[in-house]
Amino acid sequence: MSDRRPPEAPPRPAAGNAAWPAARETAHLAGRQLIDTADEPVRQPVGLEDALGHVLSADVHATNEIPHFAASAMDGWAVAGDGPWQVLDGDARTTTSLSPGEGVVIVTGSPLPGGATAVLRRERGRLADAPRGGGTGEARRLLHATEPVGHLADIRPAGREAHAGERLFSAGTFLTPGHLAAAAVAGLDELPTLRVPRVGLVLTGDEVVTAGLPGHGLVRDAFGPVLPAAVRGLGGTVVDSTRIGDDHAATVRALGAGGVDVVIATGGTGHSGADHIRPALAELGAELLVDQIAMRPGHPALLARRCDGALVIALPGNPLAAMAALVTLGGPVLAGATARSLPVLRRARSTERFDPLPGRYRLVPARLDGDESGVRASAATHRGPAMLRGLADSSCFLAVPPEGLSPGDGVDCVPLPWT
Ligand SMILES: Nc1nc2c(c(=O)[nH]1)N[C@H]1C(S)=C(S)[C@@H](COP(=O)(O)OP(=O)(O)OC[C@H]3O[C@@H](n4cnc5c(N)ncnc54)[C@H](O)[C@@H]3O)O[C@H]1N2
Ligand code: MOO
Repeated sequence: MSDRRPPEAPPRPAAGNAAWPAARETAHLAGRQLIDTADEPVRQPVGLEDALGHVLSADVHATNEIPHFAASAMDGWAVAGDGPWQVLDGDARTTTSLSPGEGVVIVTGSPLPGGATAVLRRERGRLADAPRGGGTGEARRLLHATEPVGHLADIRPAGREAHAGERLFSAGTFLTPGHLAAAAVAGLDELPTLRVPRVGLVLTGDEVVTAGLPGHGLVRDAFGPVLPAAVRGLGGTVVDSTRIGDDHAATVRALGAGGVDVVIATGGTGHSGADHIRPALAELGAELLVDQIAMRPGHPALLARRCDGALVIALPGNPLAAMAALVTLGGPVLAGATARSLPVLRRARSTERFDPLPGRYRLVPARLDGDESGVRASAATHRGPAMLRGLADSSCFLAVPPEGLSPGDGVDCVPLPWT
């Protein structure tokens, strides 16, 4: 997606201090334009073992019946007709067909011999010696059912899960381990996917250290350990990570580096002499699509488009503020860049009261759980902009609207990228 043509219909920038819902929509549209203006192919087949987190570029169909043969669903005996049954020597693997009144040992998953009309579970069968004299020589023992056996009982018929040609998954599906397992069972080796957007991280700050207990005035980096996983969860992949101090020239170089579709920067979004994101974007000639968001925390966040079309998401340095800005801008950008719709917000009932905060959304880390009245959202404690304890125990951000909430009110929840 590098060296893009200038987009023909760039997203209308959200106004300075964009409303939270408008910032999400602008970010989603900007992400979508990464696909629409890409020069390189964005559709590619990917082997199953590499497909986790990719998005399907086309529908996927079953090429065969699933399962493709009729099999036993239980350990026991394959039987034909009504009992009692004469039990044949060997097992279902060595028996091609049964006649009415015959049975043979079978294990779960084995193909059924021809003529089998049911499977009798081990625990529901009783063996007795067959009367001597009149047998065929093959029949050794008589099998009785201890309870009635229905026609086709415990048989997994061919095609029960899917018929050949049936659609299994739709274009736009975000591939989880469950999809990969189902694709493997369907006998597929590759899946058609969209190329995963390449993300470059730019972590700023003279005071940031990456190991051990930070000294006085220093902080331990909160972003390096989490952003790659968070980006993956949102549908991108981190291909590059650069650490820079509070330096203008270094910021210009890092924000302008090629080979990526999206840059995610942390820190330096403010207006002090130590904050270089805004001047660097200006020097790069980048267009600001979102210039601050009317939200708390995270309001200094920015979304910009470079002259080559790549997007820059600038997250504030305060760690919780950065995560709130990431789900607001990063989730929608990466959804758009993989042809998915704007991430769906979950509804829950707030357990807490929030006073009005005119003009601003609040993003509050919260835990979701359920009771008979539905999904409940309990806001975390320790939720200041520079704190992370509350987030660690949470599964979403509540998007508290400017008018506030009473306990029991419905509220939109933004899932965390790793839930
Ligand atoms: N006069 C004003 N000051 C501030 C305002 C304002 O409106 N007027 N806004 C505040 C808000 S809100 C935020 S958020 C921050 C934004 O700060 P920056 O994006 O410029 O970030 P820094 O100044 O570089 O750092 C802020 C804070 O975050 C810590 N930080 C930075 N990187 C990391 C990291 N990798 N891991 C952990 N913590 C990090 C940094 O040490 C600072 O404590 O500005 C407010 N100020
Ligand atoms: O984005 Mo700032 O909190 O609002 O820390």
